[in-house]
Amino acid sequence: MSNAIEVRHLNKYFAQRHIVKDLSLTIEQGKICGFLGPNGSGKTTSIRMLCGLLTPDSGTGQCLGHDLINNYAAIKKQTGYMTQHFSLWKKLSVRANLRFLARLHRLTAAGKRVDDVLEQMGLTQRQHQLAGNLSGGWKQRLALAAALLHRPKLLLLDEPTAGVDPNARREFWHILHQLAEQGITILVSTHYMDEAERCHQLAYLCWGTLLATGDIPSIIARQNLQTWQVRGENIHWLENTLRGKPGIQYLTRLGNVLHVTGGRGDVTEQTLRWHGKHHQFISVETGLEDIFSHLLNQYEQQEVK
Ligand SMILES: Nc1ncnc2c1ncn2[C@@H]1O[C@H](COP(=O)(O)OP(=O)(O)OP(=O)(O)O)[C@@H](O)[C@H]1O
Repeated sequence: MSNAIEVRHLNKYFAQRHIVKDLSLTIEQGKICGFLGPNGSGKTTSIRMLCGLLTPDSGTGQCLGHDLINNYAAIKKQTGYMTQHFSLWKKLSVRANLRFLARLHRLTAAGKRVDDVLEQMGLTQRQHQLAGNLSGGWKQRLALAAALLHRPKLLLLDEPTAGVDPNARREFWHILHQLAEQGITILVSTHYMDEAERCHQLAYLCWGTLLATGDIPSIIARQNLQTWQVRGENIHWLENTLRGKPGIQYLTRLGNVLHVTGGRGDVTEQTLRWHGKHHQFISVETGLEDIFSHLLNQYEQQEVK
């Protein structure tokens, strides 16, 4: 399996600010990589460097076999980029939007190509609807259709499902998996943990620094955290009682269930047994949200030192 993206030590500055710091990232062809991290961490900037819209200040690499610095035009041609605030022509129909873009791309057999992406995105029934009248979920699909018109091998999607309802997001992700199965590589930024869990691989960027990359089980295992799921009466009381106690790092409430996380081998379990005498608890896998909070805390502590 070849790598669609293989970049090393990319750096980007805006004025004096170091926005992307030494970014090294590898993504295999046909895989979906989730790009996560707090707002303003440099995800969009990184995406723009990968598709040749921004030149890195230093670093090397290739996308789709083309050199990132010397051959960015070839990368651009084979990449579909869906921006955070994608624009469509509200007063044109779905089909007319795509026809117009196909013309901009100078695509041959544009009518057939538009038919194909309409079909692929499940938009055929809505092709004559005005784009401005589509719901959020259908607008995202139209934006994805637009990004796919020129048959890209790489898709860079910047928060494509922000503000979209869960059902539409699920359908959108079903399409992403179909595209990956066809060999299209996808880098998608998101703040949703359920979406992160749907990815083959994750990259977690924090204030320009890549803190973790790899598949989910290996990212979780590397952090050496242990989590207990706790049930019982007065869970709210237990949550408040445990806060700040020895071995307690993260407390996450999910309705009437409390997740308690601490370092592996730490005194978390003893603390829990002491305070939660009347509660039931079982060991569960640590959630991604806690893993990312942990990475962020560790990073901020190091920065303070
Ligand atoms: N063209 C620019 N000129 C100057 N500063 C910029 C420019 N583009 C982005 N920045 C700054 O770089 C930092 C990283 O921005 P970026 O949009 O890459 O982060 P992000 O992780 O994608 O954020 P979000 O999750 O909010 O979309 C921010 O502080 C932003 O203000």
